[in-house]
Amino acid sequence: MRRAYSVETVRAAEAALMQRLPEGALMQRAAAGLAVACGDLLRRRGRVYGSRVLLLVGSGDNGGDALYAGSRLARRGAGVRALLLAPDRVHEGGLAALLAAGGQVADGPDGLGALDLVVDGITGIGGRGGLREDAAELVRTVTRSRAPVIAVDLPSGVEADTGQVQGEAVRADATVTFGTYKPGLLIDPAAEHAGALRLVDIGLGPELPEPPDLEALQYADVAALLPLPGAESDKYRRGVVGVVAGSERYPGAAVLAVAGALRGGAGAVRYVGPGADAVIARFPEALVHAGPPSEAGRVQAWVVGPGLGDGGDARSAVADVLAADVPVLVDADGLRLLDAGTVRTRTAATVLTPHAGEAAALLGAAREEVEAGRLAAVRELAARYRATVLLKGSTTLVAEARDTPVRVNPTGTSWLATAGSGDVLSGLTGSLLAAGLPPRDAASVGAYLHGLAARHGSHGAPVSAQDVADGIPAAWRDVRQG
Ligand SMILES: NC(=O)C1=CN([C@@H]2O[C@H](COP(=O)(O)OP(=O)(O)OC[C@H]3O[C@@H](n4cnc5c(N)ncnc54)[C@H](OP(=O)(O)O)[C@@H]3O)[C@@H](O)[C@H]2O)[C@@H](O)CC1
Ligand SMILES: [K+]
Repeated sequence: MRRAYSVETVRAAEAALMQRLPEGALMQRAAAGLAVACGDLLRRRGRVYGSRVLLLVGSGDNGGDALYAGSRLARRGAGVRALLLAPDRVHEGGLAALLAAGGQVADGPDGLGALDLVVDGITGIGGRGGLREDAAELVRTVTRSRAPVIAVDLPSGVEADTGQVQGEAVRADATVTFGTYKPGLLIDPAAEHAGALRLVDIGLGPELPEPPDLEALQYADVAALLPLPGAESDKYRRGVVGVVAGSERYPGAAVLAVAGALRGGAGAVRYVGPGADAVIARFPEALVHAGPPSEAGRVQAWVVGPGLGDGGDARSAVADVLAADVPVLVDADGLRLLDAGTVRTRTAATVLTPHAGEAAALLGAAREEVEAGRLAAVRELAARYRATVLLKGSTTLVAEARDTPVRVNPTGTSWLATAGSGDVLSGLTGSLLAAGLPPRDAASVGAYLHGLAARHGSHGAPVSAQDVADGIPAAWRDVRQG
């Protein structure tokens, strides 16, 4: 599990740890780890000795880390220059160490095209708001040069706590972060700026409280959560998932949601709606029903919404499903048709799976606002609807109304932005719910498998939603094999 903590918590943990250590010890640990990462990158491109490195040095400790790491590289024969954003407020010890090791102060960002590495030490967890103009201009110049960049702790310009990016921010090939991940390293849009992540252990672990603010499941975590049939499992014990999806106009949504549901671990899939012929033609193993969901027979979880349209039948089907005393996942058209008061007062779990536009409508906010502040939006939705909310995006987020860590999905791929892929996700996640996973686990495991399935279906080429559904079994095998 990757865990991330807010700046406030990191600062408190660092303060507690620093009390027990000699002054400057933490920065030396950070700089040592940073120098190793820089050395690795330089060796991959050639060698450390004789390489050309530029440090971008802000006036805080983030700049201090860069300077000490630069001094280590200079001692190994790299040509290291430091560009000081505020020469009168530079970290003095760091600058002295760099100069003593043979490094130099740079006059300006010239010769960027010939650099082997830029180390971004402008701001770390002390950065506030968008980068100031002088720093922003420097970042633009560096980005244009295409020089490889390693960010210190965070790419400068991103919000550590929220993943928001206001204006210019460094685009790093890799980010070397200290003590723990920060939310902004895992959540878009900031996460896109961070490149490959490397966590340096500075001894902070024992000082960090439980639970973290954010967590990202890894293979082993997902493997431990997958519902596996036991020896006595029959199809009913493995759970039946009911799917209410599709319409005369969108029969394909029914097929795709059922395709996802059949691969999610439930023992049987019961389809309810006008797409029964299309579903049966494709999946003869599905059970189908044409009347209202409440008369379709017992299920352990419902999925409602994909391709329903917004006719009167669709509205009453959503209301009918929400009246059931089993977990319900509401997606797509269902999100427009649900009654908020009914959702809030349900006793069984509700999972809502909006994309940014649907989330904005549910919140009465602008889509841009949701996209820029995804973490706040998913928490607010979960609290307001007293539901588990899966906010889709390149980094999908899952939040609960309870104060548990928000989960961020690490397997997303931009190939998933394809018509119908959300239908597959809702069927898959509903199936995991029916198989008995708690809503937060069902949503985060669903998103994880769905992302992996898209990679399996894609192999670097565009995928269709059907390819994603077909990739789910390979994703399961992947996870189980670690
Ligand atoms: N604490 C520890 O134990 C350890 C901490 N470590 C390291 O310290 C880092 C935190 O250091 P920090 O607290 O000094 O803040 P930092 O990120 O350097 O930024 C502050 C500077 O940036 C400036 N600035 C602010 N906003 C700005 C903007 N928008 N645009 C431009 N400039 C802006 C601000 O200027 P001011 O507002 O003062 O004028 C101030 O000078 C942390 O990320 C990690 O790398 C490691 O060594 C491990 C041990
Ligand atoms: K930085």
